[in-house]
Amino acid sequence: MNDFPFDIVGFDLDGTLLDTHGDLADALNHAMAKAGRPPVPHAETRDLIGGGSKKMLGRALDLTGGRPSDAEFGRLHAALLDHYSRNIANHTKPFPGAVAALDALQERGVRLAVVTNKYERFAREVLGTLGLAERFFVILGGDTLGPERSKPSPDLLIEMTERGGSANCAYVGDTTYDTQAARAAGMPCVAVRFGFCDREPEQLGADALIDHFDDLIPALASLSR
Ligand SMILES: O=C(O)COP(=O)(O)O
Ligand SMILES: [Mg+2]
Repeated sequence: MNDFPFDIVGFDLDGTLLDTHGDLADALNHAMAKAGRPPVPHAETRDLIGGGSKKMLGRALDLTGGRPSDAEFGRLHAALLDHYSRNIANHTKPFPGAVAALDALQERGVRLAVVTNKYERFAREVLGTLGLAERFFVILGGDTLGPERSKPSPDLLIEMTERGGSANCAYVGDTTYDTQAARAAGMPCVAVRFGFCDREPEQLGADALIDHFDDLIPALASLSR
């Protein structure tokens, strides 16, 4: 008998399942060059990611002289997206143990979902390139329901439960966008310490914290709804 406590486990993408910061940094710096701004070192990009690509670009511009006009911002954002779409998995790879953890959950009969603030088409493309897309019964992005319904709104997580036909779900993320969305959806949330955490991991408001994906199954098993 399967006594695992959840039917569905949803995953955030950037900073949780996938270390995407190198390719996001290259796309960001393509836009920064167009703006005449200095590049952001790859490692520092980790602190700028969260809430979608517009927020990442805005933070980088704020740090290097401030925001341009809305029209110029739109042009820079389009350049960032164009570069990213052509270079989506040059550096990106799953975090250590992530694929084995997905295997272990699927062996327990758990269905998997991706709920990200990344545009849905980019989430599908990067997961497809890495050979992971087929594992997920649903992939929801920051534009799937419209930007105002992206995380920290609970709406994408509620959509996941509706499409999966079960409210017995947990979520795994790396930022307050994730933990706040899960809390608002009434869903237990595990946070990873190795992601692009927007504050100290202990301050994220997660129900459990993990240092490595090897710890995910026991962390989820310890959470009861
Ligand atoms: O693209 C972002 O800014 C965040 O994406 P995530 O929701 O997968 O972390
Ligand atoms: Mg994330």
